[in-house]
Amino acid sequence: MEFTKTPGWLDWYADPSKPRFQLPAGAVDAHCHVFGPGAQFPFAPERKYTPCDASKEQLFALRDHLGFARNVIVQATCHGADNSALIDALQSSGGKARGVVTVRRGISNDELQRMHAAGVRGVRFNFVKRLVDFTPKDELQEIAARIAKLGWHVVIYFEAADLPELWDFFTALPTTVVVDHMGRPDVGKPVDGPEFQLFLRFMGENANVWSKLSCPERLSLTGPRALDGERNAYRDVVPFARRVMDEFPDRVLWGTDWPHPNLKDHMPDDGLLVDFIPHIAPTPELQRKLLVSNPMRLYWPEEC
Ligand SMILES: O=C(O)c1cc(C(=O)O)oc(=O)c1
Repeated sequence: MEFTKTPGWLDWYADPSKPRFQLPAGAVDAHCHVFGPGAQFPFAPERKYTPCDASKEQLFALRDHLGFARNVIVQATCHGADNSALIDALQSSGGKARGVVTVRRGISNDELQRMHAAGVRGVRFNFVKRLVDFTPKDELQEIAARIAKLGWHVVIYFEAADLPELWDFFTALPTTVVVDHMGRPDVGKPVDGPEFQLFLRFMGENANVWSKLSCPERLSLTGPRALDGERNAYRDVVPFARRVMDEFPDRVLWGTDWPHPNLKDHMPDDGLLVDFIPHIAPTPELQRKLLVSNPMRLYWPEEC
């Protein structure tokens, strides 16, 4: 099948620099995606965007180039609930990738078991309206109860402004809950303002809630961009990520978000994005938690 990219689509950065920051041994890129390739793994009819291809080979090459040891591949919404590209990537990774899928309530127990054997350890619930159609809460609750039995967790993606109305649903989930991209704070607002304080309270009051300190390139309003050798990028995001890192060092993860779906302003150099990490995790101990021990506990507990 032939696909035409969404107009204005930005392709991933083809020739990333080598990070100056040396990742600790065993570092996990805990949020990345594969797109297709569309000719082999068609994009879903219900998708809200059509991306460029971003194959498993290209993802694994980036992993090695940046110095990561492992990946957590998260189902991208352009593939809907067809997880074939993701499962194929997990099965080709030689055990170096685990996955987070999107499923509907009709999924069979056998299919869940097959996914588990391939390395799936979570499901993603998405509440970002530009990315997905609404799924009834009772369907999500049913899925959460089923995957809890497998020891999986729930990854949630939402905008900061929607946290109040989603609070009761989130706090009733029976699993570990991992928030994508810090719940997308508006970094133009103060870190001590009511919106981000609510997010910190969400984590503070619920010991099962974790957060990815990812996507400064998505959240930043004033940059500078991770391009042209800039090793001190996205300074306006740093206080937000630092606060979560400082308060909850044992419940944070980091990921590149490669291949960076739906960026509108620029595509970051992934090598320079890795150089962002020491600004939010300034000590070797915090870096080890963020990049190694926390993701290993969640995704490869049998090795811990
Ligand atoms: O903000 C986004 O556009 C976005 C989209 C997706 C996806 O389409 O799955 O995943 C992400 O992590 C972020």
